[in-house]
Amino acid sequence: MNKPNRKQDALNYHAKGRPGKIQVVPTKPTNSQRDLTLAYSPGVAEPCLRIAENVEDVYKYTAKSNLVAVISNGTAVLGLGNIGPEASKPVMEGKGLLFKIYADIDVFDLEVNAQSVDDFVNIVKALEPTFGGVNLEDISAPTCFEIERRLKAEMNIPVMHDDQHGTAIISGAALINACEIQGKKLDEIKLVVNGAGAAAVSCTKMYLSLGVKKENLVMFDINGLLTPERTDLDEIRLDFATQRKDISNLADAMKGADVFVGLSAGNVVTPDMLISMAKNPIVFAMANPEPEINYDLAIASRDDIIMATGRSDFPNQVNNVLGFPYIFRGALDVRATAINEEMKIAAVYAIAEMAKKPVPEAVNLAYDMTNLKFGRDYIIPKPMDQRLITEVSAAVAKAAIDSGVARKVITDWDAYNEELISRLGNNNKLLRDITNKAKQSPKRVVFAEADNYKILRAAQIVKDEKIATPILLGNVDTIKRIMRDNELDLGDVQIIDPKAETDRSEKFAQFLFEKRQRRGITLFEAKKLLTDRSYYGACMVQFGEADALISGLTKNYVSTIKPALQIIGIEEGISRVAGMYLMITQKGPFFFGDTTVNINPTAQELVDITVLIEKSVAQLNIQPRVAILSYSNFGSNDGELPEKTREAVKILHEKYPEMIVDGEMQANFALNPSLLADNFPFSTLNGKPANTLIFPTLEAGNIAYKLMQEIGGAEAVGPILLGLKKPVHVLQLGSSVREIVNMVTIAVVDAQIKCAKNNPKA
Ligand SMILES: NC(=O)C1=CN([C@@H]2O[C@H](COP(=O)(O)OP(=O)(O)OC[C@H]3O[C@@H](n4cnc5c(N)ncnc54)[C@H](OP(=O)(O)O)[C@@H]3O)[C@@H](O)[C@H]2O)C=CC1
Ligand SMILES: CC(=O)C(=O)O
Ligand SMILES: [Mg+2]
Repeated sequence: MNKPNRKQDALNYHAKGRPGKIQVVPTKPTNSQRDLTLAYSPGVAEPCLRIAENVEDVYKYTAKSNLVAVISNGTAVLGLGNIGPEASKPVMEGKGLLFKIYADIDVFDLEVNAQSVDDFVNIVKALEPTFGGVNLEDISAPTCFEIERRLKAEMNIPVMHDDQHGTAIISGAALINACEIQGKKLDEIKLVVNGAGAAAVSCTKMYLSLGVKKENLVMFDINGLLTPERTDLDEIRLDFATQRKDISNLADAMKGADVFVGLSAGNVVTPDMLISMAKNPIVFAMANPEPEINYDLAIASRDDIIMATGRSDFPNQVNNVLGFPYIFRGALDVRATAINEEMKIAAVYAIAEMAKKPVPEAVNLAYDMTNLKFGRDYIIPKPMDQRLITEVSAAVAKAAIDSGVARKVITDWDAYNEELISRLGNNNKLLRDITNKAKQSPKRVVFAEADNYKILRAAQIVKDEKIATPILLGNVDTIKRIMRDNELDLGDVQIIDPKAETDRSEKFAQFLFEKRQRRGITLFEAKKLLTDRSYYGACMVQFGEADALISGLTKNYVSTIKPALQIIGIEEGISRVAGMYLMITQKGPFFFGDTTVNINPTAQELVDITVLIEKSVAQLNIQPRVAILSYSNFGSNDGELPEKTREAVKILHEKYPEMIVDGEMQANFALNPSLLADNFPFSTLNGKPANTLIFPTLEAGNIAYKLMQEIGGAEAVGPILLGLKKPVHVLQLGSSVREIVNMVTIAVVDAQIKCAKNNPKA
């Protein structure tokens, strides 16, 4: 926040439009008079009476179970000091916002005029009926310790002072990982803690419980080193007083120290102090908004440092935002009576472990990074990593159950996982199921365009995630250079340059020649074609040297699909190939076809396409409900397009009576069962919406899926090429890394299905 325009931006952000950052939104329909009689008098009396009979029913009929109070008296707001309750409100609204966006927890922020322990405790205690939990925030030490102690003892809902425990959990996880990277042992590190307030005391207690030795640490407050001789210290701080006599100030303490933890005020540490630290030092300068030492200054002071701050604009943000949303989520979901040590420790290890797992591409994109991975600049997960909710909340909930403070028990952890994910509004369950299926039997996938960064990045992800074993085609030096430049590590991955290959190319060329010699291809031309990586990759799949081919990122569709058709060919009993998109939408998955290959199919061709797509949807364990789309409903319009779709439906009904299919119909009738039932009660599609939409032309299908992507916010997975004997999948020109990974996953599952079909006993 040191740049003037940033300061103005921050003020504008808060003042613009509706002032502040939070509003209250109704969760029930309020559209009619009936809705309002249910929501308020007289209807509301019913839940009131139920709760009066059984107070636990408050969790059933009100928002209590998902409502947290963020409460402050404004006495230690960030590192800005005692600036009062009103001035603390932007921070508390900010915490509310973070609770909501990261863990779907609703918050009332309460800024109270209460300085004494008694006043504060009395106010908060009186709020117990309203809230499912209490997050104490930015209350200065030492009052905060007594306030928290009393509230925990006197209340029956979880209470946590976030500056103490949230910070302790995150920085504990960061310390474990930083020590691992720097080759230091927790029970040997020499630690300097600057600050002796709420956060510093609690963090230090956490480090001790993680293995740090008390005799190896020193602590400072604003008046200097904590020593037993000081008469101004309370018992809590005296507990951290050092016996060391060789230190008179912070600069002395930093000499030879392994770790510095700052939870004090901005700019109190100098580069010289960092230079005097031991080899491979760890510096957590966590004061907000200004850290104890500026990030760039610290990094410039020495090469072997691990540096973290509490800020979001530098690597390694050690900030309690990684903890409080998920800790409360887990606690609320099991209706815990407290947040105990077991739950905190579970959160520490969940966060520390998560940092070692491969980072999802969405996180790289969110931070404009290409390859975040565990190391000096990535010691803990990034706040926008959506895996935090499943990893941390589930660990906390489990620890609450195991330690006996849960009033509700979770038994189906998979279902809980799904619930957590859908809280963030992106429940791609089908895609996750497909990914899990791919992981059960990973296949060898050859990437035709491996001299491309996005392809290599996707190859890295599918290898790390154990979805597939990549085989890379392209110039070996170029591929290795791109991997090196982007710190990709694909281990002993097979890299093949078709232009340099001899034996295998010879075999492939001979095969191509034999297959196509009566279609005008000479052996010389076949050899030349084999230097094209789409031909080469298709031959690898044909000869069983790979299980699937991924191609097309940089080429047009036709020139990518042609080699596959020539070399691998179409499945027995099928007259054509077709393309399908899996559309992941807010309303669940839908399948669109043909969006890729057949430009203006005839009625019979539409039937062929429908049969192919219907079968593929069924292979994903989804009951296909197919609508043949048009601009007409069951004969309401004449014209070439409605007539051909009508004819297709007639053939489908005759030849495939078991298939759930109907049409021709407009898209809204296909997707809205009551509209369909009201107007066309005879439709065989009645009851549920269609999930498989067959378009009359390629143009219609292509336009529809792109509109869904751009306006409807749907994720499009595809084009999934259907009807080839062996799996070849063609990327859209310019696909993102995520889209490539999705296609590889689909290709692996396709290979599994085709492999099982070809070797039924395998
Ligand atoms: N990154 C994160 O997630 C978090 C960061 N913080 C940051 O940590 C800092 C402290 O917060 P919190 O513990 O809640 O506040 P407190 O007011 O409870 O504690 C502040 C402590 O810092 C000491 N202090 C102030 N200035 C100096 C200085 N120049 N040298 C040494 N010690 C100093 C104070 O000393 P004395 O006791 O003598 O007054 C006090 O012990 C804030 O900057 C806050 O933003 C806090 C929570 C989370
Ligand atoms: C992050 C936080 O809670 C603080 O700086 O106070
Ligand atoms: Mg705080």
